[in-house]
Amino acid sequence: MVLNAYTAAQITATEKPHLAAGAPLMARAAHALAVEAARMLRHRPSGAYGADVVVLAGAGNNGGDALHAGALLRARGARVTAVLTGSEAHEEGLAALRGAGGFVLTLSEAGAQEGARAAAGADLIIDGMLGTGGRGGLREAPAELVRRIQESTGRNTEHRSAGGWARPLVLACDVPSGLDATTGAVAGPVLAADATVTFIGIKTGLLATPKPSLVGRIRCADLGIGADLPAPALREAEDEDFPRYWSVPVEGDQKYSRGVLGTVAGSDQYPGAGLMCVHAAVRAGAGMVRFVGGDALASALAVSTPEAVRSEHVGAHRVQAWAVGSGATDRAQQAQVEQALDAGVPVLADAAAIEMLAHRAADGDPAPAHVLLTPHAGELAQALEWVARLAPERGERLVRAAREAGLPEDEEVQTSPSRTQIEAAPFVWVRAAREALGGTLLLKGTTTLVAAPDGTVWAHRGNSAWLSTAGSGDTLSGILGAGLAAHRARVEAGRAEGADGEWAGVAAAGLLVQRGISTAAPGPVPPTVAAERIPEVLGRLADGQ
Ligand SMILES: NC(=O)C1=CN([C@@H]2O[C@H](COP(=O)(O)OP(=O)(O)OC[C@H]3O[C@@H](n4cnc5c(N)ncnc54)[C@H](O)[C@@H]3O)[C@@H](O)[C@H]2O)[C@H](O)CC1
Ligand SMILES: [K+]
Repeated sequence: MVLNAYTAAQITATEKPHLAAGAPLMARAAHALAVEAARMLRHRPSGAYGADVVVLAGAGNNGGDALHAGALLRARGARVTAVLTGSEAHEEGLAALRGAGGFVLTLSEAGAQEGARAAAGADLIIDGMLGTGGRGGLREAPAELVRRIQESTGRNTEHRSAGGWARPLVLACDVPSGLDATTGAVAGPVLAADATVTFIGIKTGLLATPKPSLVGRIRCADLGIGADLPAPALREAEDEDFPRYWSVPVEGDQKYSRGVLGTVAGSDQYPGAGLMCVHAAVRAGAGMVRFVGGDALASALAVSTPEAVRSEHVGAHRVQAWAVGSGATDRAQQAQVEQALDAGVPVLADAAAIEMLAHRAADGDPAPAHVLLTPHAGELAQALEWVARLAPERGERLVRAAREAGLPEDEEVQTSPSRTQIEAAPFVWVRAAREALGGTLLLKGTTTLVAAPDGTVWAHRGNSAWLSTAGSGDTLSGILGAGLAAHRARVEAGRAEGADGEWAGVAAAGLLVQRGISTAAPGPVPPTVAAERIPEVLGRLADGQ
């Protein structure tokens, strides 16, 4: 089932009338948190009974949830110590914990070392320092506390072993503290969680963060008011959703109704990108692949991918979509890329094509919805720099859009964002950049995001880290190009609408194929290996397995 996620503002607006009506939301949140804590402690012979639990409680309601959960665990026989990390603490929560027989340490009195010693020796830490009210990262004493816990538990490493970390387990209350609930940006130290229990709806930051390993397993407790949530700001497709978004063959299909993909990828000088793109498109089930390119590319393809057919130039034959840009380094190929962008059918635009589209956007001609741009952060920074340089007022609009999308007021942006800024807050920049460039924007990264013109954004996580190799992007171009062509063919046959948001859905489904091929077996996945795995992985997804 597609996961839906909501910004902190959407969640706050949803809970407001219920809080006004006196609904016991905090009690429900605390209960959900305590249930998950007890589940995590099940590996202990006596479960929660006798377990050492440390609650890190900040000044706000997030701390309140955690303190109440601590009181519930105390009632189940756990030894519970609260470390108060703010200048004050949630009064009722604190009273409940004290009343249940919990211990309380105040960080400002006990000091970070004492707090860290208690936390590092626990069976379970509940992180209730900051929730949706958190602004920026943890600072000063709580930041120092987390650093010390990381040092003594080894949780500061980027790598977690297959079995996760040993004791103490960490359960994040609503969001890991220091990870922005809306944008997922991480400032300062964050205690990596084994699980996050999030309330009312999943927060967008949990799915869109560039550091998904900090979040752990996500559980959502809707506190009885999930039905009141608005349309989600972010979605994430699961494998079982694939057949809904990817056009799989039906009885009576032939090569043209399956979708013909044209490619302008690779060049005589750099045939590799073209080979990988075409190779992947053929294996991803395109009805036919027609490539445009020079003689050297044609000879290489004749050997590596004899299924592909040469086309003299864009416009020589009818195709349902184009995949253009990767490795298209020479003039002749680039002129063909420009033609393909004007062909009026869906286009997968990579590398050189992204730069062309940035120039067009700066000239006041943003791409239509069926153009799918696929930059990584560096390419997007470059494209946005073009826009800001050539059309300063568009650059200003870009930064305003980023602020509206959650970029903090105190974060300085020159004329356009740097690669690092984009990498730190992809959910902010993918939406702002899509406004600036037009089209459907797929921003590649540890977490890949796809923004559609209708406001839908898709998140994608879980690719194997081995996938970050040269050529992975060309393989993805081929897969997504085949998907666009098949979908366009379906639209032509009157079996899909071709609405603005559909192309992002195709991209989200194509990313499931990419994840599948990267995780089908352990170890490296160079593009040739990845491409060989496409038919089986795609077939399994299409069959809903
Ligand atoms: N409203 C409810 O009844 C429910 C809320 N739930 C939980 O509440 C939090 C949101 O609570 P809120 O009090 O609005 O904010 P926080 O607890 O996240 O933190 C606010 C607190 O911290 C200070 N602060 C902000 N940024 C920082 C920082 N970088 N460093 C230090 N301190 C900071 C700020 O001034 C406040 O004092 C939500 O996440 C839920 O966990 C439940 O959903 C139940 C219903
Ligand atoms: K938290």
